[in-house]
Amino acid sequence: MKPVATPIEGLVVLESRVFGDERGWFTESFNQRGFEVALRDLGQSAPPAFVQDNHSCSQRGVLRGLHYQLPPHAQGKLVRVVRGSAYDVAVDIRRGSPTFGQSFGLELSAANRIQLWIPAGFAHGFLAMEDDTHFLYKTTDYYDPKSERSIAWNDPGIGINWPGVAEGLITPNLAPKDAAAPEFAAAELF
Ligand SMILES: Cc1cn([C@H]2C[C@H](O)[C@@H](COP(=O)(O)OP(=O)(O)O[C@H]3O[C@H](C)C(=O)[C@H](O)[C@H]3O)O2)c(=O)[nH]c1=O
Repeated sequence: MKPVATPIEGLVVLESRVFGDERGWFTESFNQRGFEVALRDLGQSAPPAFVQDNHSCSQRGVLRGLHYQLPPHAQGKLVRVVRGSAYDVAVDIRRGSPTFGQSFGLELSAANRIQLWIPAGFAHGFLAMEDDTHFLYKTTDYYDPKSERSIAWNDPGIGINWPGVAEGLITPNLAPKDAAAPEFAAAELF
C-alpha cells in the first residue's frame, strides 16, 4: 500500500500494488503490516485493530451518508470499491482540528483500486456513480446504532461538490434518515 497524504491530517489515500499476468491480476487488498508502515511513513501511529468488515451494494445515484458514530464507539474506516465506482467523502468533525468542517472527496472504483483510510473523527458518505457499486470497508469499532449520528449530505456550510448533482446529471437517492439529517451546525459532534 502506497500512502498519499491529503490536505486533512490523518486522512490517507492508499494506492494498491497490482500484479498482472496472462491469467489476470492479484493484489493484497489488506496487509496489517503494510497498513501500519504506510501510516508510519506519514508520521501516524498504528490505528486500533479492525473488528468488522462491511459490504454494501448501491445503484447509481444512491447517496449513503454523512454518517459517524460518537465516542466511545467512534469508527476508523478503511474503504474501497470492488465493483463500479463511487465518489467518497470524509468530513473532519474533530473539534479543535485546523481543518474542522473541511471535506475531502475522491473517486474510488474497481478500476483504480484506491483505498481511503478515514480515522475516527470524520463523517463519511459516498455517492454511487454506477449501478451495482459494491462498497467494502473495515471498521475499528462495532456498529452501535445508539451512537450513530448523521449530517446533511448537502450542508451548505460544508459545501461538498457531489459529481453530477449540481449539473442535474444525478439525483441523489437517499434513505429517509439521510434526507432528514441535521445540518453540520446542529449536529452532535465529537
Ligand atoms: C452500518 C451498519 C448497518 N447495519 C444494518 C442496519 C440497517 O438495518 C441496515 C442498513 O444500515 P444503514 O442504512 O445504516 O446503511 P448505510 O446507509 O450504508 O450506512 C453506512 O453508511 C456510511 C457510508 C458509513 O460510513 C457507515 O458505515 C454506515 O452508516 O444494515 C448493520 O447491521 N451493521 C452496520 O455496521
